[in-house]
Amino acid sequence: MGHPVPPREVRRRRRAPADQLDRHPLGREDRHPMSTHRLELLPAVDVRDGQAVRLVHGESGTETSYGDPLEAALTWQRAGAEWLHLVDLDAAFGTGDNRERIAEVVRAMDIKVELSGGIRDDETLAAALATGCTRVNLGTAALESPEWVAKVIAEHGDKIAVGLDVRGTTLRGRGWTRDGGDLYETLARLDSEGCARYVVTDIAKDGTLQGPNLELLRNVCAATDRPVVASGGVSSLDDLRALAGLVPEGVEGAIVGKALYAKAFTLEEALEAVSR
Ligand SMILES: O=C(O)c1ccccc1N[C@@H]1O[C@H](COP(=O)(O)O)[C@@H](O)[C@H]1O
Repeated sequence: MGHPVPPREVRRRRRAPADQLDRHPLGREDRHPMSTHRLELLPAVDVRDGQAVRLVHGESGTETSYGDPLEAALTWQRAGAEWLHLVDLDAAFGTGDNRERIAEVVRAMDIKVELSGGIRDDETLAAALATGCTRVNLGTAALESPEWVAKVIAEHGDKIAVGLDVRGTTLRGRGWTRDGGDLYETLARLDSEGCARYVVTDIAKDGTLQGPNLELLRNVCAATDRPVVASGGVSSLDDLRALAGLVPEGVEGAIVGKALYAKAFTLEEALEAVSR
């Protein structure tokens, strides 16, 4: 099946950076300052009902439980993780929250934490930042409250990332249950507002161990000069090597969930695979 064609304006902008990179006054590597770096890995801990869980396609009711989220996070930290991707799934779905557990996990971490789920207004943002996390990841708010998101990007800079959770090229919010507009139009708006980075999830791949959507990631990287964290589908060390191959295009990191919990490989093996 063919992929939806992005609007003409987006196609023009997506081609231009790739064509012009070698002529860019700063050169290819300064445009993507991380491009000489190795791929960052962010093991995921998603919390629902106080438990670490993995979902399939992000669908409520598909949970497999992996026990205590603090234990999971400490396991990834002990294995050498530099980042933790921590999600309050109840807050994302609107079925409550796991604030205390989440704050406990962040407090216990010596590593950087990217925190997401239910951060949609001043109160939830303040609570998230008060945990001491390194940055937050906004999903629904970027679709439903664009003015508020522009304001917090201006106030907090690179402590704010935006999660672009997509089916095809349509963004999804509210626990990935509602359409929220076009990926490339939203990306252009957020770029113009100074958004520091994007976490791009292909919902069709998430939790499926089917491999990441490399084409989507390439297209997003061509449409923005901001770093992209890839999410969804990682199943093997080869998938991680393929994502590492996209670092020069702007992929900065990869979130790894199900593959680690299903023991497809260890985090130590994953870190080793992307270190060369
Ligand atoms: O991570 C998931 O599996 C997931 C599944 C369903 C909904 C959200 C999910 N994850 C994270 O939640 C934020 C969005 O939360 P919100 O819309 O800002 O409340 C998204 O960035 C994902 O990281």
